[in-house]
This record gives sequence, C-alpha cells and structure tokens, in this order.
Amino acid sequence: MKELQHLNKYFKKYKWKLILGFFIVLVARIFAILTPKFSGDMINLVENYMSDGGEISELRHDLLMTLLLLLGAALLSAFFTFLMRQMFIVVSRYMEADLKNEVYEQYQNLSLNFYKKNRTGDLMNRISEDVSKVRMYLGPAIMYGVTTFILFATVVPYMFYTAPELTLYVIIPLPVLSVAIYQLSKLIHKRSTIVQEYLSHLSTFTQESFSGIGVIKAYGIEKQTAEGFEKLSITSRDKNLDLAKVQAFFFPLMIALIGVSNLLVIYIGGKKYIDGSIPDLGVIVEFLIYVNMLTWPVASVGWITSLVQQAEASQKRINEFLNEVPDIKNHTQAHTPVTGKITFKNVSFTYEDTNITALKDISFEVNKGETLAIIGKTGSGKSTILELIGRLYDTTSGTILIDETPIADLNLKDLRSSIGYVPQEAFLFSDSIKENIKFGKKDATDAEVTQAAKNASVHDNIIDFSKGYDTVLGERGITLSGGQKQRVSIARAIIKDPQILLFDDSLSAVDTETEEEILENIKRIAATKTTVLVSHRISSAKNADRIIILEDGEIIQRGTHEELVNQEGYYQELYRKQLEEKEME
Ligand SMILES: Nc1ncnc2c1ncn2[C@@H]1O[C@H](COP(=O)(O)OP(=O)(O)OP(=O)(O)O)[C@@H](O)[C@H]1O
Repeated sequence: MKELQHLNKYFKKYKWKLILGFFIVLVARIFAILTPKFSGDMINLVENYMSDGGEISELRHDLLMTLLLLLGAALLSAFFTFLMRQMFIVVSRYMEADLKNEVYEQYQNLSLNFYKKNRTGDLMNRISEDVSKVRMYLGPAIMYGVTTFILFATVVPYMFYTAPELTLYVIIPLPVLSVAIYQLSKLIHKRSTIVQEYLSHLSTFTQESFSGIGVIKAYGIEKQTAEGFEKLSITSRDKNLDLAKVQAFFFPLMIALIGVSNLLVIYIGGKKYIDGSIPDLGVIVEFLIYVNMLTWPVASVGWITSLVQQAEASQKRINEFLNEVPDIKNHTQAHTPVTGKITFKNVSFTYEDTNITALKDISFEVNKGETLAIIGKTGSGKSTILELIGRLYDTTSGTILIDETPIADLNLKDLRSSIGYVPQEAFLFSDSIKENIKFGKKDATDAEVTQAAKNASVHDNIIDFSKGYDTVLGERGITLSGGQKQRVSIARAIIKDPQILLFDDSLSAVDTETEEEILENIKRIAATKTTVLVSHRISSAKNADRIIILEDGEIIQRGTHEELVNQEGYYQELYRKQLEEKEME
C-alpha cells in the first residue's frame, strides 16, 4: 500500500463527497436489509393464518401493507445505491483526471534525456493504462469495500441475533468463495496482461504498416506484411481464448458456492424448524435472501484485493516517473530578460546515453544583432550547439553565457521564451496551418500570421490551397512538401519575435532562390536579434558576420566569408564544389 499513499492527497481533496458517500451507502444498506425482513414477515403472516386461522380479508390487508413496505424499501435502496455510485464513481473519475494531469505536467517538465531513455509507448501506457488501473482502486475498490464492510457490519449481526447457529453454518462457505475469487482474479489479471501486450503488438504493427504503406507497396511486400499480421493475430486469438477459459469459471464458481449456501440454509434451517429451534418459516426465506445478498460482496473481497494489488503495481510505475527529477532545473525564479549576446567558453559536451563527445572545447561569441553561421560535416556537432543554447542539455564542462550571465542562472522560462528555434526536422501538429504558425505566439492576429508566412516565403503556397490558412495538416489533412514544412516552421519562429533565432539546417529543402529570399527577410527582421544559422550550404553562410567550421566537435576554422574563401581548408573546398555545382546547373 506504500505506493498508493501518493493518492491520499486526492482523498483529502474530495473528502466531503466521500464522507457523504459513506453515509449514503449506510442508508442504502439499511433499506436493502429491510427487504428480506419484509419477505420473511409475509411468509410468517401466511403461516400464522394457516395454523391459527382468522379473517382472510385481514390477511390480505396485512400482506398488501407488507408488500408496499417491501416495495418502498427496495425502491429507496435502489435510489440510494444510485446516489452511492454517483458519489464514489464520479469522484474516482475526477481523481483519475487529476492524476492524469499531474503525470502530464511532470512529463512536460522532464528533459530530453528522459524521453530518450523511455519509449513513447511506455509513456503513453503509464498515463492511460496505469492510471485506469489506479482508478479501479479509487472508485470500484473503495466503493465495494465500503459496501461490503457496511453490509457485513449490519446483516451478519442481525442474522446472528435471529438464528445464531444457522448463521454460522451458512457463512462458512463464504470465505472459501472469497479466496477462490481472489485466486481467479489474479489468474485473470495475469492472462489479460498478456492479451493486452499482444493487442499493443498488433496495434503497433498495423500502425507502422499504415504509416509505411508507401514503402510496403514500393517494395511489393504486401504479402509478407499480411502474413506477419496473421501470425500475430493468431497468437493474440489464442491468448484471448486462454483468458476466456479462466473468465468462464467466474460465474459458475459463484453460482456453485451460492448453491451450497442455499442448500445449507434449507437443510439446516429446515431441520431446525422441524425440531422447533426456529420458530417461523419466514426466517428460512429471510436467510435465503441474505445469503444471496452477501455472496457478491464476499466474492468482491477477493476481486477488490486483486484490484488493489494491480493498482499498487501501476501506481509504482507512475511514481517512478513522478519522482524523476528533471535534469534541467530552473534555479532562478526572478525575471531575467534576455538581450541576445551569446558566448561559449571552452564548452565540451558528451551525450549521456551514447557517451559520444559531440563538442570539444568550443569557444565563440556572437553579439546582439549579429549572425553566426555554423558549417560542418554531418555529425560534427552543429545541432548540439543549438540545443545547448536552448538549454535542452547542460554542458559537460565549460560555460555558456547569455548577456554575460551563465545560462544556468537565467530563468529557464525567460530563456526559452526569448528563443525562436527551427529544428532540423520540422514538426507540424495535426491542426490548421494558421494554428501551427500561431504555436509561436498564441495571441497572434491573422495579419501577424500572414506577415510571418510572407517573411518565411510560404504565403503564396498557402493561399494556393483551397482553404488557405485554415488548411488542416497531418493524418487527416494534406501533406506539405519538405520545403513547405520547413518554411511554416520558420514562420512559427519568426512570429514569436524572439531575441535569439536558431535555424538548424532549416533551408535544406528549399531551392537557392527561395533560400536567398528568406535569408534577406531574416536579415531585415533580425537586425536587432542574434541569429545562429546551421547549414551545409555556403549560400546560407556567406552573409553571416561570423562563420565557424566544425569537424568532429572541434572548431577547425573561423572568420568571415571573405577570410575563409581565401584560406585553404574545408570552407574553401566546399565553396569551390558548390560553385561548380551551380555552374553545371
Ligand atoms: N540526442 C542524442 N543522443 C546521443 N547522441 C547524439 C544525440 N544527438 C546527436 N548525437 C551525436 O552527437 C554527434 C553530433 O551530432 P549533431 O546532431 O550535433 O551533429 P550535426 O553536425 O548537427 O549533424 P547533421 O549535420 O547531420 O545534423 C553525432 O555523433 C551524433 O551521433
């Protein structure tokens, strides 16, 4: 139960509703106990009439009155049971939503390293599957727990009071039922976990084949894919059958044990009635109803135990993530506005998971209003520099200063809100183009969106779509070309109007003419901003105020375009090669 203690704060939050729920259960149970009593009374009325005689009209009247009472008690019990569900189950849904929000908020705070260590499927499972299992503890387990407790606390003493020995006999099979259901629930849980696993294999498989349908068709491997699917689905079916077999035991087992209790009531109760130790036949009828009434709660003790165990295991998995401390911590609560000067002082960086040293002793400076271009082969560490500026990671050694302040001393929120980052692979959400651009500035006006798109040279493409800026992207919408995606992503960074603009090879998919146009626009709007531009093309770098060349995480050359073209080395070679390519076009 240690792990589940995390949920106590939610019980505290909803305590009044839960306390009210407890009293409602109490009232519902009292009315429920009355129904067997009235049934017994009716039998007794008939029995007395048959043995003692009397007016038939009087019997009719008495029977009708008792029947009405019985009906009233049953209706009231049903009404309060409804209210009870409203309390417990509704509260559990609130708590489930609260827990989901708590986990989601924590996910948002965790750093990139966390996401690399854990698979997306696992993250999704913990926020959906595991939280649902925990809800079974917060809702049904608590509700049935309270109901069973109250029922036992009221019915069993009453039964003992009415016929002590008979009570003892009839409740003997109940613990057996409870243990049997517990074992069965455990087995059901084990098998349903396996079924669940296969289900997720199946959905991952289908999802991948649908996303990669183009590749599957191009390589003509539809048949193999279908065979792969069939194999998986047959195994999944067999696992489902295994589960169905144990599930099939559940109700027969309950019915068999109820049957045993009923037989005991009739046999022992009958003998006692014959020898006179039970005065009325009605007691036997009453007991028969009580036994049936107690069966489900008793069975539920086993079921609840298994639910609580599953919830405990799930909460343990959730707690693992909730207790995770973000690698990147915000040390400063005060507002720290950013102007834009960036200084790297002997920065080295090693990726924790791969142990790859991506940057070695890097030093450079970019002033506010300047543009720095970073050129280098793939894997030379260019993107890593941008990630360090956004503090997605902390340096392994050395210091990064922003406006002369160590980056770790800046308020993380201020730092991130002063950066417009265009990643290497543009990521667009399944939403309209307008909303995708507004992601950079939630309250942007339509005019601002259009202006940003114009600056990113994508406006003309957008208005060519029949729905213009309202065109929906993604799975159910249209697919933009690589270059269009990059430009929408640039518009998103521009609309933010940040102090620092970071472009990670963001123009690789556009032609050189459009590249030039965008660079011109960026130069204009970024006149007072700091721009860092990663590229493989000289055309992107040539107008930058400073250029650095990276190789294997080290700066091998630095200078302006003029200086570097006249210097033997990587830049000059690249310049010649790209010039030749251009001439050949
Ligand atoms: N998230 C990561 N986790 C572990 N290693 C990484 C990660 N990102 C990059 N690396 C490694 O760090 C090195 C530098 O990568 P980086 O992405 O900075 O290079 P790059 O110059 O931007 O390359 P490209 O031009 O291909 O984008 C590479 O060897 C890469 O494998």
